[in-house]
Amino acid sequence: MNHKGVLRGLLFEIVPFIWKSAPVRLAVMMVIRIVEALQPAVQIYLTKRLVEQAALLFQGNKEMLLPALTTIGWQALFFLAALGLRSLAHMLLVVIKQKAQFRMDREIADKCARLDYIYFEQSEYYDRLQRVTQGLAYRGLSVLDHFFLVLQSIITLTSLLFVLAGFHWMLSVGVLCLIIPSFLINMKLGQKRYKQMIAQTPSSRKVQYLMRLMTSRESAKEMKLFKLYPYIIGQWGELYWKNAKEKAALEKSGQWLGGFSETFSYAFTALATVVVLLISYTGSLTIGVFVAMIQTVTTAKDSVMLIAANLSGIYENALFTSELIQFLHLPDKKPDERVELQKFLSEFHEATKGGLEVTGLCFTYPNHSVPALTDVGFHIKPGQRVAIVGHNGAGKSTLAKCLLGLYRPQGGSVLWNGKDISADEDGKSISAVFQDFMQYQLTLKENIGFGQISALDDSEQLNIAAVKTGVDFISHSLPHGYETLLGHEYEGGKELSQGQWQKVALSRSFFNVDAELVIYDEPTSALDPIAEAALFERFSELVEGKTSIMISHRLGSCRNADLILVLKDGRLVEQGTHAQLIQRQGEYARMYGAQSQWYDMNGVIA
Ligand SMILES: Nc1ncnc2c1ncn2[C@@H]1O[C@H](COP(=O)(O)OP(=O)(O)OP(=O)(O)O)[C@@H](O)[C@H]1O
Repeated sequence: MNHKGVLRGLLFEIVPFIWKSAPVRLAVMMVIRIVEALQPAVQIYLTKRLVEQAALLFQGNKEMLLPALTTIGWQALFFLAALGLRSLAHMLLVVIKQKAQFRMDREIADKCARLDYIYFEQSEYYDRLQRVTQGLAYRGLSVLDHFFLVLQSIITLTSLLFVLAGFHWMLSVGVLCLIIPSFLINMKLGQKRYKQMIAQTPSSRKVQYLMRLMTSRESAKEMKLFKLYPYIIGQWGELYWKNAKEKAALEKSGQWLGGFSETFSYAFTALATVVVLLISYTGSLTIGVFVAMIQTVTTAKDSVMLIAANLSGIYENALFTSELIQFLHLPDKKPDERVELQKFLSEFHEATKGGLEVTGLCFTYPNHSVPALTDVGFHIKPGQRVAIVGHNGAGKSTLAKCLLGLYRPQGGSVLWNGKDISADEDGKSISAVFQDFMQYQLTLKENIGFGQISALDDSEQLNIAAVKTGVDFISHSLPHGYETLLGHEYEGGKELSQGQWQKVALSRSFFNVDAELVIYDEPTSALDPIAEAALFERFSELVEGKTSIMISHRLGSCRNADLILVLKDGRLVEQGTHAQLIQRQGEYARMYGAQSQWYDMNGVIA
């Protein structure tokens, strides 16, 4: 992103965003910072007065004692007031940051909800998400800190510049010039840090992944069994130090440049002190004015350095935050825009058939050249029970995700009762059980109720869904029934077996009583043969009145389907009933023949 883009993002996105998070508190903060900013000038004035009063006192003027003590009293008062304001500002900033952080995280979560599912399949997305969630939001908030410090320093500096200009205008100009090298150096460093972060994101993510492999429960068994720790530790260490060394090198060059800018500012202060000293030497200045001038030069120099550092801090953080802005600007999920085509297909098919109408479906994963699905077309009538079969990698799960509207096909269409399937925004009419179903580390009730969130508290519906898969038996053995926390991640959680988790996932799909279309992707892979046979036996009854699509490698379980779709290399190569496909002696018959030794006459595992 160029400078203009960064500035635009800062002014029109980041600042309004933070402002809207806590406008009243921010306004109060600004007032406090302005008052605080005037404090150095007041202190310098009081010091000058005190030194002059002390000088007169030392010359024997005893009447100056009371005014001098009064000045000390004022100094103490200002110190205490400044302290109080600082504490108040600190507390305000804590709350402002909490509010802004909440708003930012909320925006990120909302964005994830609105994004197309396909983003979640891409590594670029994860790189960006990592940058957004780890520290970028915090960086957006540090713009606040920098902004207030700049504001404060500018006010302080302005008041001091007036004092300096009254002495000699060259001093004011000289102080202002100090800003240039410091700002440029810090800005350059900020740009370099940003580029480094972008370049290191994939390897930082890998470092975290390798660490997770070594510490998570899921990977521990294989890590131990295959004695993988030394190998993974080696890889992790190598990557860790590669990143760390690059960072250290950048910081080292930053220190050199920072040293240069510090030396430059020190040289200026020394020069200014000599000038003030020489002028004082001629006898035209009182000691009080001399001390005040030296203090003014030093404080003004510090303010200038602070402004430079914080301006470049704002720039650097705005640069980093531009990633967050880009993330929030990713296009939202939209219904298929090929309106004319949709309209035509919709009118044509609604009049004739209804159900699920798939036409010329083509889908290729991002960054892949080989299509996962090519020209797939079929029609499923309402209420039909359909099976999709095929070898590993044939495209079954991809097809399921297209049918669910999770993937947007590059070609063709998926219409459910005449409407684009992705238009089912509230997800009421469609349900699914995925191959890699979720195991929510939440209560059993939530694990089932998430199938239809609007009915989460309907205990009768919950019980019916649980009975269908035998989860009611599982709930009886749990200490708090449906309210028991599941999983091992949190204290008190009860872990289930894989098969039990799968039954819960099945119950989740049955919980959605309004679902008209249900897609099951390998729904029984973790079930024991008895549970699987029982489920298949009751399957027709369980999906009664719904259109169901089952993806399965166990062809015996597909025999009773009304329609079997056979996929091969992303193409629909055959479709028909079991008897028709056997008679055809094609792909399905070959696959069935290879498995038939495992089945008895009824297609049940022998
Ligand atoms: N997220 C993804 N990104 C890129 N390519 C993918 C992704 N998921 C699957 N593929 C590719 O798409 C093709 C079809 O995969 P898919 O998972 O749909 O097959 P499948 O028939 O369900 O296989 P299986 O029976 O093993 O589950 C495969 O070549 C696979 O490598």
